[in-house]
Amino acid sequence: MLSVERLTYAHPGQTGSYEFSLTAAPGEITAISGASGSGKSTLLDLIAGFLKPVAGSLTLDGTNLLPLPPEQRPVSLLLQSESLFEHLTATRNVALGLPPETRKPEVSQRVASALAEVGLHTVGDQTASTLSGGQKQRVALARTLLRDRPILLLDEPFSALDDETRGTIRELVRTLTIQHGWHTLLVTHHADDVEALASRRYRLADGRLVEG
Ligand SMILES: Nc1ncnc2c1ncn2[C@@H]1O[C@H](COP(=O)(O)OP(=O)(O)OP(=O)(O)O)[C@@H](O)[C@H]1O
Repeated sequence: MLSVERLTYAHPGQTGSYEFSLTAAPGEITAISGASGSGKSTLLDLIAGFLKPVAGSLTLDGTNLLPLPPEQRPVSLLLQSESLFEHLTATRNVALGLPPETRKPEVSQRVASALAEVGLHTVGDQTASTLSGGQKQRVALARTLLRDRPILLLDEPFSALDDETRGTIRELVRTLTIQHGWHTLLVTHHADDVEALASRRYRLADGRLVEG
């Protein structure tokens, strides 16, 4: 279980402060909605370790995550604009999810299997710049698979996609979350994303999360 308890933060120069509390279960998608500027990205940044809270706790199955720097947190992040290197092939982009010391045969085998799992076994040699928006999100998900971190943070990951692609990528996120037992937090403005995916819902307003 991912547990955020009274995690408190104030941006420098801002008057109000945030106090976040939520729980997220493995194999489930927890949706977080709220008006623009309500603090959704701030919450994800605290969980990912990019911001330091002044009080509160953040634990995964009882382990305190707060002392860990971002690169050691059990967290993957997927954003709206896919964070791919456009000039590299899909295969190379996915391989970046593996530690640099991984041996070559293992890299090839694991990347091929991750690309197959997201339904992209045919585009491994194409550069990212030649892929569609949906294919790029699949490549980013394949990289996430290789990292296989138990917390997946999604910040408006479907926004740039057309309706049909959106549906298939949504399904893929749901399937991967269940299969890998990820604690997936989905930040979205779209009620239909929440409806389609969320097991648990929170709304962020006035610096607090309210369930339901
Ligand atoms: N580094 C910063 N320094 C000062 N204020 C910041 C900083 N980052 C964000 N803020 C402010 O904190 C508030 C919350 O920002 P945040 O990006 O978390 O909101 P959001 O809900 O993710 O918004 P959106 O839906 O538009 O992405 C905003 O008023 C923003 O201007």
